[in-house]
Amino acid sequence: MAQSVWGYDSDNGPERWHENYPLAKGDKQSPIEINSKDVRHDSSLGAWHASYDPGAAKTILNNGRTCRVVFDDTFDRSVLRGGPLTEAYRLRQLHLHWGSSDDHGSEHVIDGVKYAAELHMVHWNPKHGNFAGALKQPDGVAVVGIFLKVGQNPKPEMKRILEEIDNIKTKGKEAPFQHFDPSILFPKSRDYWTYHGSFTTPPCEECITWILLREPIEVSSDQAENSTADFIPKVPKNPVTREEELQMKIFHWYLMKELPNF
Ligand SMILES: CCCCCOc1ccc(S(N)(=O)=O)cc1
Ligand SMILES: [Zn+2]
Repeated sequence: MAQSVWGYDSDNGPERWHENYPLAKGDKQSPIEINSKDVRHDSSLGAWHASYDPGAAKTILNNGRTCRVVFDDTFDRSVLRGGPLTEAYRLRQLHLHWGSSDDHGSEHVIDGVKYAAELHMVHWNPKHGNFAGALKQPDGVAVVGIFLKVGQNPKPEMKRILEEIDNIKTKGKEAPFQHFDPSILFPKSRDYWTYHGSFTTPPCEECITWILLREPIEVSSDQAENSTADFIPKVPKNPVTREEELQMKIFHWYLMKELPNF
């Protein structure tokens, strides 16, 4: 019987990951459920800050399991600092987790709420040399988690749908994805919960300082339908820069195409 690759089915799902990835049985495994009444305020924690270079965005990959945007992390070009972090962590990639319907999909659960999707911005601590070295360290990786919900008043940047980008429609393809600053995906509030945890997928290393943003961002469900070009973009109330508009359109289109039933 061929070695089954890990997944989310009954024969290769999270309950069986430990057979090939023993760390999955660790005591700092992610995701977790967060009950805001049990959360302790830590007054020593300040605000976190992201300073991203839009030029660091390189490619967008659709590997059939998630869509991932990869960034140049060969130097301190796009970094996350502050909050629970004592050093600057380099942005390496961002990806999404979603479900088969809008009522579930996020990995972390907040006060019993499962969001439609969860976006992860993955950063690593350059003091450990490279990503492979960082994932062996408890302070090696920092992930900002943003919850996505289907709402009626989506962020203006998410409001438009760009014409289809053919070369990333087929799974497994990688396409250039440049001039993209992912910080425009952040919600208004920078409020966050933080805890020490792990990769939510194999190899399940317990190397992650999680920074989960309390405020979800919204995407509207109707846009998934009219992904044709006949959608006439309205002039937004608070116009975003042309660059931002373009970035969001590209990313939003990709989001819509890859998140079924969104
Ligand atoms: C040996 C290479 C390890 C690749 C695994 O990388 C990951 C896995 C999970 C996450 S997540 N969902 O916890 O953000 C981030 C990065
Ligand atoms: Zn993830």
